[in-house]
Formats: sequence, C-alpha cells, structure tokens
Amino acid sequence: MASLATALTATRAQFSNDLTYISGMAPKSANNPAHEKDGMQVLSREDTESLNLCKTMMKRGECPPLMVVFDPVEGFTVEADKLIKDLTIITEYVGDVDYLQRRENDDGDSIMTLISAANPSKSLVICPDKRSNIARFINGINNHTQEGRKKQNLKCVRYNVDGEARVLLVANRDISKGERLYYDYNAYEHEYPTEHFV
Ligand SMILES: C[S@@+](CC[C@H](N)C(=O)[O-])C[C@H]1O[C@@H](n2cnc3c(N)ncnc32)[C@H](O)[C@@H]1O
Repeated sequence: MASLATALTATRAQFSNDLTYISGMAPKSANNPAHEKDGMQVLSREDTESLNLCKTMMKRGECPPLMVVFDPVEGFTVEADKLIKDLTIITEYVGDVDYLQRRENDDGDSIMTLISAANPSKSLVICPDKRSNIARFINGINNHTQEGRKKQNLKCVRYNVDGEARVLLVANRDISKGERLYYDYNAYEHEYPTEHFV
C-alpha cells in the first residue's frame, strides 16, 4: 500500500474506500438507480455478499494484490502483484458523488459516470479528486488502435447494489503477475479522448 499512499499524496487526495456524500454536493438520496435512463442491473445477492466481503477484508488490511507504479508516459498505473482470476472484483470506483451539471466544466481527468439519467439534472458523477482509492489510478485503453483494445483486462460495470448505484471494476480475463490493468474509459459514453494513449 505504500505506493498507493505515494500516489494519493502526489494528487493531494485522502484514502477512502466508499462513495462519499458531502454537504453542498449530491445527497445520498439522489443516488437512485431508478433514474438511470435504460435501467440499471441489480447486483445478485451472491455478488453483493462477495463485494461486502472484499470491503470488510480491506478494512482489516487484507488488500487485493495490486501495486501502484509510476510510468513516465502513463503517469501512475496499477499492476497485478499476483495472478488475478477472471471475474475477480478488483475495486469499487469511489469518490465524492456530485451532480454532472455541477461538474460539466471541471477539468479533472478521473470523473466517472454514476447515473446517466433520462432527466439530465439527475445525472450523477463520482469525483475522486479529494477522496479516493486505487481505482482512480487505473489507466485506460486507447480506443483507436487494435493493440490498445487488446490491453483491456478489466470491465467497468454499474450496478444497483441494495438501492444505490455503484461502479465496479472487474477482471474480464485472467491477469498475470506484473500485467498492468486497463479498462475502457469509453464503455458507456464516448467522450473521453484516448487517441494519444499508449
Ligand atoms: C483516471 S487517470 C489514471 C491515473 C493517471 N495515470 C495518474 O497518474 O493519475 C486518467 C489519466 O491517466 C493518463 N492515462 C490513462 N491511460 C493512459 C494510457 N493508456 N496512456 C497514457 N496515459 C494514460 C491520462 O493522462 C489520463 O487523462
């Protein structure tokens, strides 16, 4: 975890492993998966139990086998420190929950969609600039090249978990020790420029 501490210190963020609801931003009651425009899949009871177990283990200091590594081109990146099996929950994407409309001119490069609502005033985003975990250091694939797309080893999925929208990063194949983790920043929306990504 020392390397995650370095990355958090460099970005002036505090460690947090849960979505946070800060006064003046979106309240927890705004995080209603029913607002999602095409509906949101419900996480099964079994997978909810696995997610809760992952979070409890992290609170006890039992962390997933991940390392944050600095790369001169990609910035902070995350690598597997052990074989990770297909379908493993890697991490939840966390940070402060806010309304998309309040963040439209925010130049942060780590804002994640939480709810894409039919009524745009109800759309929510996760902003990991002040409070976050390892998720915001995981890099993205270049959507414009075949080599870029081949690097993808995680999928980013949004679920209704006990009535709250949550974003999970899950392995979409076995990942070898030393492999860097990548997912598609444009899996839901196609707005993140990645043509300059390696
Ligand atoms: C969510 S952050 C990921 C963590 C970031 N590398 C850092 O140092 O904080 C997204 C930013 O990381 C960089 N990045 C992500 N994937 C990349 C890639 N495949 N190649 C180069 N840079 C990448 C870009 O600067 C992007 O705007």
